[in-house]
Amino acid sequence: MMSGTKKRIKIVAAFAMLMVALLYLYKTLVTVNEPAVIPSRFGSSVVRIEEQRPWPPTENVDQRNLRINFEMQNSLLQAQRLELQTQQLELQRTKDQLAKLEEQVRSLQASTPRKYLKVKYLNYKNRKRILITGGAGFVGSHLVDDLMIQGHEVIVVDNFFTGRKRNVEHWLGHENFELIHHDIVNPLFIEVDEIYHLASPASPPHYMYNPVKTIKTNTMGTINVLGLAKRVMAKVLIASTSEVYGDPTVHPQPETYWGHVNPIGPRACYDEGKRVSETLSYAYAKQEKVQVRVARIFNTYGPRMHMNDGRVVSNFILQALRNETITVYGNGQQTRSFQYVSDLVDGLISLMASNYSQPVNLGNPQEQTIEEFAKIIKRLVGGHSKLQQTKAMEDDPQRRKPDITRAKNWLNWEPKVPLETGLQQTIAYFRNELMRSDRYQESSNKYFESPDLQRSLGRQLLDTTGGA
Ligand SMILES: O=C(O)[C@H]1O[C@H](OP(=O)(O)OP(=O)(O)OC[C@H]2O[C@@H](n3ccc(=O)[nH]c3=O)[C@H](O)[C@@H]2O)[C@H](O)[C@@H](O)[C@@H]1O
Repeated sequence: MMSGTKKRIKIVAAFAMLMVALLYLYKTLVTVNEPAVIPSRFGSSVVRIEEQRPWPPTENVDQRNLRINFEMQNSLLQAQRLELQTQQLELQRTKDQLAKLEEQVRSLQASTPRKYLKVKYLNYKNRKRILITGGAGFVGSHLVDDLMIQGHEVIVVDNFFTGRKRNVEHWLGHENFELIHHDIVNPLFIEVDEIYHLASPASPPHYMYNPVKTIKTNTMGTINVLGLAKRVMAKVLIASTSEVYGDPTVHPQPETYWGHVNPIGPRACYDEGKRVSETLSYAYAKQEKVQVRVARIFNTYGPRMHMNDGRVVSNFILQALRNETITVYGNGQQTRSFQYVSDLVDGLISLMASNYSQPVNLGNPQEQTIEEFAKIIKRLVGGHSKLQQTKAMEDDPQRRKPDITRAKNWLNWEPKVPLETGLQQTIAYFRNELMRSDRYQESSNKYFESPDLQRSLGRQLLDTTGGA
């Protein structure tokens, strides 16, 4: 009986163990075949993979090195980002400090009385309001100085095509001085007693650069000036030129000579522009009773000529100072007569004050060939520049010398400054300009080479490209 019961128990136990084994086997099979579910970084969707990956993943040496390298690069990048942010903050701080300093400098400048050249006191009756178009240019700025020193109120109008603020900055803020940025091709409404109309490029490369603008300035600009003179009954002096004689067939040139101009040549924009300017002046004088003065200005030189003026005086002096080849256009046998700028300014003021309304030559009758002139400059500057003949200029006037009998008779004027004295002054000016531009170049080079700037430029590059 007992052995029968034991036997039944054994059978039940064996059956139970079999069931457990079968259950385990089933579970294992289900787990292996079922796809794994892992969260996706794209929100709620899931990615199913068909095979179970071993974990932790096994990597070979290359993969390991790659991973380590990647981790190192990544931490380097993080460090650089941090440094960049720090530097950006620093830059902002420096910019803020700079803005504060600039503000302080401005308020200091405003509170410090500026030093001006001494000006004469003129009473209300004798003081004139004088407009100078092109007053920030080479000749204009010297005229400004003289009229200011005489005690007049001076208004400069300039479009700064060839004029420079620098030429008149020493008068900025003076109670008798005003600077207006305006192109005289457009009308101007202003109350004045006298007008010197000097606005126009005068150097051949400058006026040939934009011939249409040169014609407009000398025609529309002159009409605007004469119209203004008519409205306010101002006396007006027109700056004409020796170029109205073209390539002259009469020598020296008196004002009665009608000239020899090529009306369609490269210089025509200036030559014909100035001839129309003269014609307009006498038309307004006849028809509208405007008081006009016409100065025919011959080659003029002196300090404040532009470094890129392109005319012979500045070209030769700069070439000699830099020990470069002195470029003589053509065979160098063409002639010119050079007057120093202070003589011209005296002549302009005398002409304006005179009762003489016909054109007057203002120039120095001392004539030389361009080759001789090059040798004079080389001797005065020193150095070891060589003279070289290059291509001749088209329509270049071959002989030029003013007949100044009219100026002597009617204005009691003649030039006083000898050529070498004037050239010494001009050479000293250009020597100084060269040093100034070298200093400027040096400091800007230093600035651009500085590691700070490089870093900040690099940063800006990163900022604009959205890099890093
Ligand atoms: O200086 C001035 O006041 C005059 O200058 C220019 O007339 P231009 O005489 O041709 O002036 P430059 O360009 O200085 O030329 C003078 C001579 O030197 C020559 N030259 C110029 C530059 C140069 O590098 N080398 C050279 O041999 C020219 O061919 C020309 O024969 C203007 O056209 C005039 O209106 C102005 O009154």
